[in-house]
This record gives sequence, C-alpha cells and structure tokens, in this order.
Amino acid sequence: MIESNILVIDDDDDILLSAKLFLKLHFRNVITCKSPKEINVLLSTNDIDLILLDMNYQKGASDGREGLYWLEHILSIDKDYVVILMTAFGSVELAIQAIKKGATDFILKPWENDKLFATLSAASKLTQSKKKVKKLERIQSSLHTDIARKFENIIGDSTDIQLLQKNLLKVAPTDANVLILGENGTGKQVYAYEIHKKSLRNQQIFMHVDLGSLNENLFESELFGYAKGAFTDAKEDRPGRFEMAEGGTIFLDEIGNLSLTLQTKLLSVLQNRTVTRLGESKERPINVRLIAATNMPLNEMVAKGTFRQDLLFRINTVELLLPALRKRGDDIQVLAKHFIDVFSNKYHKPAKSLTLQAKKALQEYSWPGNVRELQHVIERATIMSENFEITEDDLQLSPHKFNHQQAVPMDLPLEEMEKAMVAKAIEKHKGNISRAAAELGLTRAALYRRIEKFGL
Ligand SMILES: Nc1ncnc2c1ncn2[C@@H]1O[C@H](COP(=O)(O)OP(=O)(O)OP(=O)(O)O)[C@@H](O)[C@H]1O
Repeated sequence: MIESNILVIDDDDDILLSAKLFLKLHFRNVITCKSPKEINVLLSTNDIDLILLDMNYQKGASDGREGLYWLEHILSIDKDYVVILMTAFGSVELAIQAIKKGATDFILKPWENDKLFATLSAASKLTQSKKKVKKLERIQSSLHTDIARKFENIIGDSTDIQLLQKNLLKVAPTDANVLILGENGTGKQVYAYEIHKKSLRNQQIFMHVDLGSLNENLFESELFGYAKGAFTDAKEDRPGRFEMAEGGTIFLDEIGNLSLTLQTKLLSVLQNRTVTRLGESKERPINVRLIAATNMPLNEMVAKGTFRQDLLFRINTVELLLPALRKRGDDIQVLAKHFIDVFSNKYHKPAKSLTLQAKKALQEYSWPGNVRELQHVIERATIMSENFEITEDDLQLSPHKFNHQQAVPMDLPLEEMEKAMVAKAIEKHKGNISRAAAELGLTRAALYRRIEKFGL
C-alpha cells in the first residue's frame, strides 16, 4: 500500500469508478470528483498528494484547453502539487504542452492498469521527495538559528541542579510533555533545549515560540499557519510553527500568558494532534514533542479560573522546577566564574578574580533576575573594572535588593562566615541535613564534612 492520497477528476462516471476500484487497492485514499470546479474545496479540505486530471470537460470538447487551464489553476495554489494528466490517444502534443506548464506526467486513455500504477507510484515517490526537501529546508533554517544561538552549557552543581539533571536525563528520551517552571532568567529555555538535545528527536527541529509576544490575531496564523487569501496580507500558503516543527520539538514559552480563548484553541490542537490552517478546513496531522514553560503559578491560576485545568493536565506530564539563583548556594560563584571567563574572552580582557567582598555580595544579593541578571552584572563588571580584581563596587548591585533575612555578620573572615551559615541552616531546618544541604547548595556528604570540620 502506497501512503498517498489521490484525487481523480473526470466528468465520466465510468472512468471515475474504474479508477477508484483499481487505485484503492494500492493507495491509501482515493477521492473522485466530476467537476474541476470542486478543486479548491477538495484541496483545502484534504491532504492530497497526487492529482489525476482529465483534459476535457464540456460536451464535445477535445482540444484539452480546459485541462491546461485547471492545471495552471492547481499549480497556482501550490506549485509543488504533482499533477498527472489523462489524455486521449493522438493528443501527445497537448500532453507535451502540459508538461511544459508544470504537469508531472501524462497517461493515455483508455489506460492499462499496470501502466497507470507505474506512473502513479513514480509520481508518488516524487511527492514524497518534494515533501522531504521542504522539511529539510525548514530544518536547515532552524539549524541556522541553532548555530546563531551561542553554545550554552548548563553550569552549576548544587544539589537541586544535580537532581534536575538526573530527572532531565530520565524524561528527555521519553517523548513525554514537559512543563518547566521557574522565575525569570532561571534558564527555562536552556533546559528546554537540553531536553531536546538529549531526546530521540535531536536531529530534527527545536522550534521556540514565545507565546507572550503573540497577540490574539497573530496566535493562530503563527501557530497553525494560513491559506493564501485567508486575510489581506496572506499572499501565499504558509505552514504554522506546529507544522514546521514536524518530527521535532516545539517549545511553548510563557504559556501562562495565554488568554482563556487561546488556551482553548491550543488545547484542541494538543488533544486532536492535528492543526487546521486559517482559511482552510483540512486537518493536518502533527507529530511534535511539546515542552512548555512559564514563570506564572499555573496551579494558583487554575484555582482562580484563569488557566484551564485540562490544558495544565495536557502539558505537565512531567514538571521540572528550576530553582531561583538565590537558592543555589555555591552555584552563584561557579556561574560568576563561568561568566567572567566568557566575557573576558569576548572583550579580550584578562580573566580577573573576584575580591572576597565581591564574592560575599554575590552570595547575599537576592537575584530577582536570576542567572540572566548575574550574567549582565558580570558582563558590566568585566568591562568596567580597572584593577586586577573585580570589586564589590564594580558589580554595582542595587542595595535594595539584598537578602536581608541573611543574619550572618558580614565582616567575619570567610571561614567563620561559612561556619555561621552552616550552623544557621541546620538550626533553621531543625537538624534536617538534607534540607539544610539543599538550602546551602551542598550535597549531604559535603555538609557532613563541614559539620565535622567546624565541630558543630
Ligand atoms: N545553568 C546555566 N548555565 C549557563 N547559563 C545559564 C544557565 N541558566 C541560565 N543561563 C543563562 O541565563 C540566561 C537566561 O536563561 P533563559 O533565557 O533560559 O531563562 P528563562 O528562564 O527562559 O527566562 P525567561 O523566563 O525570562 O524567559 C541565558 O543567557 C542563559 O544562557
């Protein structure tokens, strides 16, 4: 069975019947129609791979002009349609003219079934390879974006991040829908891409869609695509992001920002696993892996009725929660060092170290903008610092955004400060080592070593 849908257009009922009876033994779906006037509707409501088109429709006509007209019409809808013409014996010249106009092949009537099958199966291979080329072109343009995306390694080794990494490796190859939650700048996009890279779809597209930037009008045309003429600016058919991501991963960022109307539209696509382009009624199947992300409290929004519970269930088969930077303990220093290396390299400056006070300040700052903010702070400090080291002043951290719950005195030597922080975390978590370790961004073993060292 060849996986192609064929449309046969002829005004003769007997021809339509015999074509249908024979072709349906070999092809997935055969649609027949008596009048070429139905072409527009049929092409916009069905996913047609091949068109078998008669050349004459009006009574007594034999010059094939109608066939040529409809051929041009079909190719103006999409120049990649594969059209085979049916022509009477003796009109070979006409057939050649049709091929010049873009027909793929022709077949003489009355046909021999073997010959018809051979012609259509060759044409069907052509359709498949045209589809493949289109897909490769889309992948290529997405890879260009990937190359433009600077190489991003996930940096950090705190307990939370280690656990996250472990869960990521479990979920990545499964194709399950993943919801990534976390404050702004915690790395949701970095993690979404990491899941894609570690998935079985990693040779296909990773399609990032920022839902926050799409208004009600743009949402459908961007996501689901449109047909030529669907609205004033729709000059040609265009696939939406779901179709473009075919075979790969679609990352729906800022999903918490969608209005209830758009949530309903999205839900229906995710449930049916098909999209319908604007201005068409044809349903196109989609095969994409879904990753969504938001910094909004979706569960609270469900309780308030501003986010659909059924949509939440659809997207959160697995949830990954990215910790805020202020809760990532030592990772702040590790990331700061990483960004110093990145920016010293970028601006051709020697890689400077941070003074003790600067390190302390980084640790005590509340980082409302998380890793993105740290990245900016270090970039600016790398450019502005004039000495051999980056000082607290070079960081230019806003004094209002320090973590004031931090009761550990700031003027102790580093070791004393570490001891005080460890003691405080153990006290706060009433001796629960796992929780204290998590807060400090240490492994349990590392915390035990410190408890022993400080005699706590
Ligand atoms: N673990 C990490 N290692 C290295 N860089 C990181 C890490 N996490 C985040 N970053 C960097 O921080 C910046 C912000 O990350 P990203 O855009 O993924 O955050 P986000 O959570 O998606 O933000 P928003 O909610 O604002 O969209 C990026 O430049 C990214 O490269």
